[in-house]
Amino acid sequence: MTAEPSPARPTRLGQNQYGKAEVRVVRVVRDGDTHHLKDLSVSVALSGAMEDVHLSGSNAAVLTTDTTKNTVYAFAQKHGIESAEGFAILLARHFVTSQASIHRARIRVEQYAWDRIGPQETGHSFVRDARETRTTEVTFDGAHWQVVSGLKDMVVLNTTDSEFRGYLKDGYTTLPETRDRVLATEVTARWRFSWSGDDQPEPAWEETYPQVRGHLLAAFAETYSLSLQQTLYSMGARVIERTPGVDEVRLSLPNKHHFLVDLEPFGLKNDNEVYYAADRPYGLIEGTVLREGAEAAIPVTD
Ligand SMILES: O=c1[nH]c(=O)c2[nH]c(=O)[nH]c2[nH]1
Repeated sequence: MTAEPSPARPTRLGQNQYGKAEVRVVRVVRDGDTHHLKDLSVSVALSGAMEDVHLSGSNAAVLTTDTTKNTVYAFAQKHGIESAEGFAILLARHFVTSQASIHRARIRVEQYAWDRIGPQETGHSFVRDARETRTTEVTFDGAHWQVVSGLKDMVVLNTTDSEFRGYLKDGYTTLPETRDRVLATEVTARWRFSWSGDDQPEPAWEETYPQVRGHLLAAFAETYSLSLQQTLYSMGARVIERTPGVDEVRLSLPNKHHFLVDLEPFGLKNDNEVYYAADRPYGLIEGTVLREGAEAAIPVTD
């Protein structure tokens, strides 16, 4: 087998990237007896002048994935982890500016939350908070930055204030209209910051996350829903309206259907009290909300 590209071979190299995925790093800051914890999974994806490694087998342009993993740990020690976004920016800048062959870095971070064990806090005891996972994706090509932060696995439910009726009906429609249903979903949200470069001060990453999370929850709770699509729009719009540094929000909302159980065979009434929480299939409602004038940049599929 030859590693040489053959002129006769009708192929060429398309998009490619490489790096270490899911580097688990836990950083402890010891402030006397009060300790602080950041728990991340970091995925590095690099691209650039990588034709040779694919076509001729020369590794001369390759910063090894092992090195990228080591860099994550070394940077956690040297720079600390103030925020997922700030840490990802440091890594992206380092990879792109330190090696001529690397033209673009994409750093994805998942952050897992830990709460202090109370009420008598030891200062060093934590319980994993399984509410949701915080995410960020930072991309840098040497000139432009893009920061898309988000969350996933945030499960929410309204026991009323949700209707669904007035939809198209054809020969296959059996769904009964409802003026009062349970509305539940597992939110995946991504929001793109307008921040695009080192000439602007970085947004307050740590403050923004709980604010955006709060807006998503408040909009879900306060919207009298005529459809999950309408709820999606209110959630995204509330984030854009109240977060000046965010231009785009993309939401993926599976409709976690709750069906009323028919209890008549047992001589029982079911006045919106007992539901079957269905697993699948589920409706999947997805959409982007943009600030007026902003261009969509968050990928529709991942
Ligand atoms: O909020 C909803 N949107 C839909 O598009 C839809 N379709 C469906 O069967 N149930 C629902 N609910």
